[in-house]
Amino acid sequence: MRVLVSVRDADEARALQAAGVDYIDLKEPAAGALGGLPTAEIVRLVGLLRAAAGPSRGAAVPPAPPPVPRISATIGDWPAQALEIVLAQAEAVAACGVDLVKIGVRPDPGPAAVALLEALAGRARQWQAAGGPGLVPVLVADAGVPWTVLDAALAPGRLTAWAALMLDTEDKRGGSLLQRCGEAALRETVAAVRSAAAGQAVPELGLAGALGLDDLPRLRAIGPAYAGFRSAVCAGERAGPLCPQRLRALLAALRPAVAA
Ligand SMILES: O=C[C@H](O)COP(=O)(O)O
Repeated sequence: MRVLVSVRDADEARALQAAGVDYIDLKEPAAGALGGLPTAEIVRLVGLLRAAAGPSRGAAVPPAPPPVPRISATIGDWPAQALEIVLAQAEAVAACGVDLVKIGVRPDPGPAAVALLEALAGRARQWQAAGGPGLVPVLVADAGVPWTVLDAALAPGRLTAWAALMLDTEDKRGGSLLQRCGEAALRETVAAVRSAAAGQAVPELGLAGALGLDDLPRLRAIGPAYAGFRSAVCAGERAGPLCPQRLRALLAALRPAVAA
């Protein structure tokens, strides 16, 4: 199980890169679950991370560069009906040089959520053809696994459009994803993604939503490709600064699973 951690600035991003986090997720946690950073800041952070991962110049014995993480960024929290805004924001973030663009899909109203997925699948295919970033629908699961939206995302015509899929929560104070969805439903979600992908490339499934260290044993049993965190690596509110000790504790607890 790989790990994604959300960060808002250069210090936090460098700390994740030095620690070898698999996915560095650029967002503004104070602006909501998928709060977006200004695009100029995303460009700056991507440049810093890529430069740090490249070969060092001028050193007789260059130190090993930090590993190259995958960089994702969010586009802000939007309702499913705001299709044109979502697509415009998605294009703006896609042009920032990130590997993955994460886009929230709220389950209500259902027809708007499905229409959004259809439009996103079209956009994702254009990006694939142009060698652009991967698109990651983030299905909002505050009220449990959104089965109708998940089925729509896994429909044969859409499945291969996605670089990955995520489940996440918007309201971080109402319990973790595990509490809201239940372990059995999350196992079913993992199985649904695998079975929909039979014979095709499987989009990676990531789980997030106020997950904590205590959730790791159950997460490992559920078996997503990766798990995402912000609240667990902050000493206080997730909108506050990242806490290096908490980051270290999370990674130490995850490493046996990463190595497995
Ligand atoms: O994308 C992952 C999220 O930023 C996780 O945040 P959270 O742990 O506060 O739910």
